[in-house]
Order: sequence, then C-alpha cells, then structure tokens
Amino acid sequence: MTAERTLTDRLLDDADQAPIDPFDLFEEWFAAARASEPNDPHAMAIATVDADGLPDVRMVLLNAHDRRGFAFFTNFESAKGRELLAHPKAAFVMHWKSLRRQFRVRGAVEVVDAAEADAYFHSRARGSQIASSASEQSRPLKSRAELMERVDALTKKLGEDEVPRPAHWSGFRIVPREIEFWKDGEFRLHDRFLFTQDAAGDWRRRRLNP
Ligand SMILES: Cc1cc2nc3c(=O)[nH]c(=O)nc-3n(C[C@H](O)[C@H](O)[C@H](O)COP(=O)(O)O)c2cc1C
Ligand SMILES: Cc1ncc(COP(=O)(O)O)c(CN)c1O
Repeated sequence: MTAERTLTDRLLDDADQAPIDPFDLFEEWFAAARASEPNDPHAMAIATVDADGLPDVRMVLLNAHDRRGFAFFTNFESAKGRELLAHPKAAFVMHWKSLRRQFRVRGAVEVVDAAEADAYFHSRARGSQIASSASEQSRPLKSRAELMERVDALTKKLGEDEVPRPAHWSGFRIVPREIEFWKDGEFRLHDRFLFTQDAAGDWRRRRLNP
C-alpha cells in the first residue's frame, strides 16, 4: 500500500504540474503548524503604510480565514486601523519556527461585515471584550491605573449584560493577490512557490529562486 501524497509532496515534485489550490495548501500547512507550534500558530505580522508611505508592521492573530481571504480583528481607530482605512492594501507573513516554514500574502483589504464582527467579538472571553471596549488602542495612556479604572467602571456598568461590540472594533480581511509558500532547505537552498491568479481567476504557481 502506498501512502497518499500530500499537497506539499506534490508541490515539491517538479514533475507534478497539475494545479494546486493555494487555500487547500494553506490548510495543510496551517494544520501542521497547529500541531507543532508551542503557541500562537495563528500569529502573523501585518504590514501597512501610513500617510507618508512609511511602512508599519505588528503582530496580529489570524482569527478567520476562508477562500475570500485572511481576517484579523482590531480597533479601527488604532494606527493600523487608520492606515488600512486610508490605504486598504496590506501584506502579512506567518513564520512557523518549529516547521521552518514561511507563508506570505499580499493583497487588497476589505472590512468584514457587521454580522461576522459581532459573532467573532462575542466569541471572545468576556474580559477580552471589555478590554477592547476600554482600550483606546495606540493612543497615549497616562498610566496603567487609568486603563484599569476604565475596565472596572465598564465592568460595573455592564453588570450581567452582554458587552456591546464597539463601533470602532471589527475585522479586516486581506484578499490575496499573491501567496507565497516557503520551506527551509539545507545551505539556504530553500523551496519557494509563488501563487498568482491568471485572467480567468485560476491560481498558477511558479517556483522561485531561494
Ligand atoms: C502574538 C500577538 C498577537 C496580537 N494580536 C492582535 C490582534 O489580533 N489584534 C490587535 O488589535 N492587536 C494584536 N496584537 C497587538 C498588536 O501587535 C499591536 O500592539 C496593537 O494592535 C497596536 O498596533 P498599531 O498601533 O500598529 O495599530 C497582538 C500582539 C502579539 C504579540
Ligand atoms: C489587543 C489585542 N486585540 C485582539 C487580539 C486578538 O486575539 P483575541 O481575539 O483572541 O483576543 C489580541 C491578541 N494578542 C490583542 O493583543
């Protein structure tokens, strides 16, 4: 009996030029990362640009993904929120150290719809929902005590009530234009595959020099 070839096996086999769906390949790599990373396999660094074109980058968590793209949730009045609303394009990278693999995406950014933002917000720990309401993310803060006072006041005010999702807290979805899979190789002779969409919307892949 022969073991079934994974998408990664097929990717690495230059003789196999049949199409590979990059979203399916991502699922395979993400599952491997979830099984082997010590923490936060869904951590990604997301790069944006400010009004001067100066790049900005920070970690966020990939908390939703499907064939439409890759979404994270945040405060829309934060630096990244303002940057993305002004320039709705981004790039992100995930680095899975335990696998020595890298996953990169570039593309346009859209705002997730209100129902998706509500569902995700209310799936979070209540304390995290309150924190997101209390934190004026990326704005100067006089002291930790001031933040904790806001958290306590909000906690008291809400009692047992549901925490309303703040109007300025939602998700951004990066809709991929380019997707790259990178796998470490000996002596820096890595394997790289860039997926781009053709005019018909089909994903094509090319191997790149490391
Ligand atoms: C592993 C990790 C995951 C994070 N995930 C998020 C996230 O999903 N959303 C978020 O708003 N901030 C997240 N943060 C905090 C951000 O890195 C950042 O400090 C914050 O969002 C403010 O960024 P900005 O000022 O560039 O907008 C995370 C930080 C780390 C280290
Ligand atoms: C400020 C902030 N917002 C959102 C998140 C996303 O994680 P979660 O939705 O699981 O709270 C994080 C994770 N570190 C965070 O630091």
